[in-house]
Amino acid sequence: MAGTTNAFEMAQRQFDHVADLLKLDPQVREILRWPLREFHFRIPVRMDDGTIKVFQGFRVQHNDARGPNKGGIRFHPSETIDTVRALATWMTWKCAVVDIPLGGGKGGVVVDPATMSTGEKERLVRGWVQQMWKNIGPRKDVPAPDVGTTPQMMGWMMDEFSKLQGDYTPGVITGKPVGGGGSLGRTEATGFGVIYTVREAMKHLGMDSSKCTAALQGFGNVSQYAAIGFVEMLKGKVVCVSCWDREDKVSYTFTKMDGVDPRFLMSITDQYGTIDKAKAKAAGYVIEDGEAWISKEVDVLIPAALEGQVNADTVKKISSKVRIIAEGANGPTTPEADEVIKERGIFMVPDFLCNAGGVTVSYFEGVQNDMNFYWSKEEVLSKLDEKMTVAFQGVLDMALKEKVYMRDAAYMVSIARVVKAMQLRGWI
Ligand SMILES: NC(=O)C1=CN([C@@H]2O[C@H](COP(=O)(O)OP(=O)(O)OC[C@H]3O[C@@H](n4cnc5c(N)ncnc54)[C@H](OP(=O)(O)O)[C@@H]3O)[C@@H](O)[C@H]2O)C=CC1
Ligand SMILES: O=C(O)CCC(=O)C(=O)O
Repeated sequence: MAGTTNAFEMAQRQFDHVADLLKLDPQVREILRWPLREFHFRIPVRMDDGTIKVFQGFRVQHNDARGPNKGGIRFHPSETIDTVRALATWMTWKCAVVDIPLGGGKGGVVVDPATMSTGEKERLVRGWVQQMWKNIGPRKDVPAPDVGTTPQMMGWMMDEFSKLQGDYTPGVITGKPVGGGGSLGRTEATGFGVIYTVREAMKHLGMDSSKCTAALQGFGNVSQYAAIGFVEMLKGKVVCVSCWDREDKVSYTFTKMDGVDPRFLMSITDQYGTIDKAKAKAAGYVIEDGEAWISKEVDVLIPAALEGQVNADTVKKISSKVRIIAEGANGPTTPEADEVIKERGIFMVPDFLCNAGGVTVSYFEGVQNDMNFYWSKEEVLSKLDEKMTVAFQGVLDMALKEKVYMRDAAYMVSIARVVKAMQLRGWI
C-alpha cells in the first residue's frame, strides 16, 4: 500500500458518498460497505536453503450476488488486509460496470516475489491454493493475476487445484498462460481496455488523439500495454513512463519529449517492471525523479502503478494542459485529490471502469474454458472493445443525466446492478 492512504477507507468513502446521493436503504448499504467473507491464513514454504518461511495470505470475497467472486491475487511486501478489502470491493463494482456475471474478490500475500527463486515462488503459490481450494472454484471464486503475480503462477495454481480436486479444472483461475488454458489477449487486455476508454473520452471531448500526449506512471503489465495502445492505436505520443527501481529503492521517470518507444522500453525492462537505466540513457532517455510524470504538460495522465499516487500533495502538480485522467491502477486517486480534479474540470475515467479490460478478458477466458473452444486474439480484442465502449457510454450517459462526476456515475451504474441482483435473489 502506497504512503499512508488506507485504500479500504477510500473505497468506503467513495461508496458512502454515492450511497448518500442515491439515498440508499441503510440495510443495503450495510451489506455493500463490507466484504461478505474473508480468509486469513499462513503459508509455510520450504525455501531453497532448507529453512521454512511462513507467509501471510488473504482472500476477500466482497459480494457474489451477480456471480462467482472474481479478482486477482497481489504479491507485494506492503500488502495489508485493508488493501485487499478495497481491491475486492472495487472488483464488485468493476464486474458490474462492464456487466459481466461475476462478483468481487481479491487475494494477497505479504511477500516481495523478486526476492524468491522460481522454485520458492511455485511452492508459495501452490501453498496458497492448498489453504484456499475448498473456497475457490469456477462457480465460487475465480482468482487471477495482479501486481507481482504472473501467468506462470496462475498455471501452477490451476494445476494444484486440479490435483486436489481430482479433475482438470481450468476455469478455477484466469490469466493462465496461452496453451495452458489461457486466453489470447489477456496480457494486453487491461492496458488496451484503458486505451479504448481514453479513445471514447477523447471522442466525447472532441480531441484529436493523433495530436495528443500522455504521461504514465508504472511500467508493469497495465502501463506497458496502455503505452503501446496510446502510440499504436491512437497514434498519440507518450512522453514518459515511470517505474520503481528495485536496486535504488526509488522510482524514476523515463522521459523522451519526442515520444518514448514502449516496445523498446519493454525490451530493457525486467519481469518486475524495472527499466535498465544505462540502456535507456544510451538510447536518449532523460531520467528524472519518480514524481516527474505527474507534472508533465500532457493531455492525458495515466496512473498505472499503485493506490494513492494522485493525492492531496501530488494533485497540485498536475499541469493545466491535462484534460483526461485515465486510472489504469486500482485506487490511484484519493478522495481529497478527486475534489481538486472535479473543481478543475479534468475528465476522469475512474479505475473500475478504465481498467476493467483485464477482468473482462478473464471472463472470456472462463467462457472459453467452459466451452473447451478457444477464440482468436482478434475475436477476443474486438469483443473487449465492444464491452468497454458500451460500459464507457453507460457511465457517461449517467454522468450527463445526473450531472455527476464520472466516478460517481460509475458507482451509480454498478450499485444499481448489484442491488438488483440481490433483490432478484431475495437477499434484500
Ligand atoms: N494486471 C491486471 O490485469 C490489472 C491490474 N490492475 C491494477 O493496475 C495496477 C498495476 O498492475 P500491474 O501492471 O498488473 O502490476 P505490475 O506488477 O505488472 O506493475 C506495477 C508496476 O508499478 C510499479 N510501481 C510500483 N510503485 C511505483 C511507483 N511509486 N512509481 C512508479 N512505479 C511504481 C511496479 O514496480 P515494482 O514491481 O518494481 O514495485 C511495477 O512496475 C495495480 O493497481 C493493479 O491492481 C487493474 C486491473 C487489472
Ligand atoms: O482478471 C481478473 O480476474 C482480475 C483482474 C484484477 O484483479 C483487477 O481488475 O483488479
